[in-house]
Formats: sequence, structure tokens, C-alpha cells
Amino acid sequence: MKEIIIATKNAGKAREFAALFAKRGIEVKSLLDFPDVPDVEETGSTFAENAKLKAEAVCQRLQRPVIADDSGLAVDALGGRPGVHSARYAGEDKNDARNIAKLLHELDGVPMEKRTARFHCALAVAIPGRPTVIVEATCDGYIAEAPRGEGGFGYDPVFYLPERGKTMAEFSPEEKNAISHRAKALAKLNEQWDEIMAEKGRTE
Ligand SMILES: O=c1[nH]c(=O)c2ncn([C@@H]3O[C@H](COP(=O)(O)OP(=O)(O)OP(=O)(O)O)[C@@H](O)[C@H]3O)c2[nH]1
Ligand SMILES: [Mg+2]
Repeated sequence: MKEIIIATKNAGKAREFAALFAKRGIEVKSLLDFPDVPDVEETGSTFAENAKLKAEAVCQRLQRPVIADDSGLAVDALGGRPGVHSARYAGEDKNDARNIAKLLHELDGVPMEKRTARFHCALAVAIPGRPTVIVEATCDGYIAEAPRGEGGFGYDPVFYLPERGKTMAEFSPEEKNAISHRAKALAKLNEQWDEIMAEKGRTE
């Protein structure tokens, strides 16, 4: 297989998948390459449900194997919010800076030791005529008191990893891809990859 479609319009995710699949010599296309594919409503209450919805809708439309990623940030002091609403936390039009500002405001006064959080990633693989496969992974950290760093996307500037002394946005792309929730989920998929892609699902 030389190419896989990732059912995302998020350029940050598409970039990370491109780097992660490059190691296998597989080219990644995202929905930014298929502008006619309509948005899929994320009506599920879990990351796994939303990943499945996105993968199956796009697979149905394109009749090709598709991977979808539904991901987000769960903050313990906020009872798991923003969770599945991470992308649009501060309003319908997605805006990373406003999402971060809202998060920091809600955590105002919460001491560092209580600012525990985790990124969550669910990946769904949909192949025409096959049951959808789902894997999930997380990455633990803390919410910093102020943004730091220019890399990554989303909440990365406030996601602090104490063992590295850096926010996720201060990592190089390679460092993030070595430890992220997305990389860990993809590693799980990797273990099942040959089985998932065998026979009918193969695209050349
Ligand atoms: O700092 C971050 N580093 C990450 O590695 C990360 N992964 C996810 N997120 C946040 O969670 C939302 C996903 O929501 P989401 O899965 O619905 O994606 P999305 O709507 O952006 O694109 P699509 O894939 O649905 O087209 C994103 O927008 C981000 O706010 C991240 N933040
Ligand atoms: Mg989305």
C-alpha cells in the first residue's frame, strides 16, 4: 500500500500522520486533498464513537480504506472537560488561542499539582465491506499556567510534561511523535496493520 486517507481537515493532525506514516513509506492524504467531502457531524459521546462516525462516513463516500482520528484533552479539575468538545471549546468556529484562553481562565487559581490532564486519541480504520477497527491511547501531563512554545497545534502550548520540563509545543515534531497520544494509538494500530489491510482492503 502506498497511500492512506486520513479523514481529517485538521492540518496539525495531517502533518503528524504524514510524518508517522513516512517511516513506512506510505503517503498520507487528508480531507484537505478532498475538499468535496462534507463535514461529518461529531454526535458521539466518546472519542471512539466519533472516530468511527468520521471513518465510516468518509469510507462510504470514497470507497477506499480510511483512518479517522478523534482526539482531545481531558482535564481532571474540570471533570474531564473539554473532552470530545476540545476542538470547539470556546465556540463553534474553531480557534486554538481562544480555547487555550478559556481553559486557563477556568483553571485560574488551581495549583499545579491539581492541574493533571491527558490527551486522548481514538483511531478508527474503516475499509469497504469490513468491520471498523478502533484503537485508543492517552498521554498524561499537566496544564501549564501560561502558553509556551510554537510547535504542534491545539492545546500543545499549555500541555506540560514535567519529566521533560517542556510543553508539548516546545518539542520538535520528532519528540512529539515519539510520545504523543496519536503516536501511541498508531503504534497499537501498527501491531494489527497487516491483518487489517490484508486481502480485500488492499489498495495499490
Ligand atoms: O494540543 C493538542 N495536541 C494534540 O496532539 C491534539 N490532538 C487533539 N487536540 C485537540 O483536540 C481537538 C480534536 O478534535 P477533533 O478530533 O474533532 O479534530 P478536529 O475537529 O480538529 O479535526 P477533524 O479530524 O475532526 O477534521 C483538536 O482540535 C485540538 O483542540 C490536540 N491538542
Ligand atoms: Mg472534529
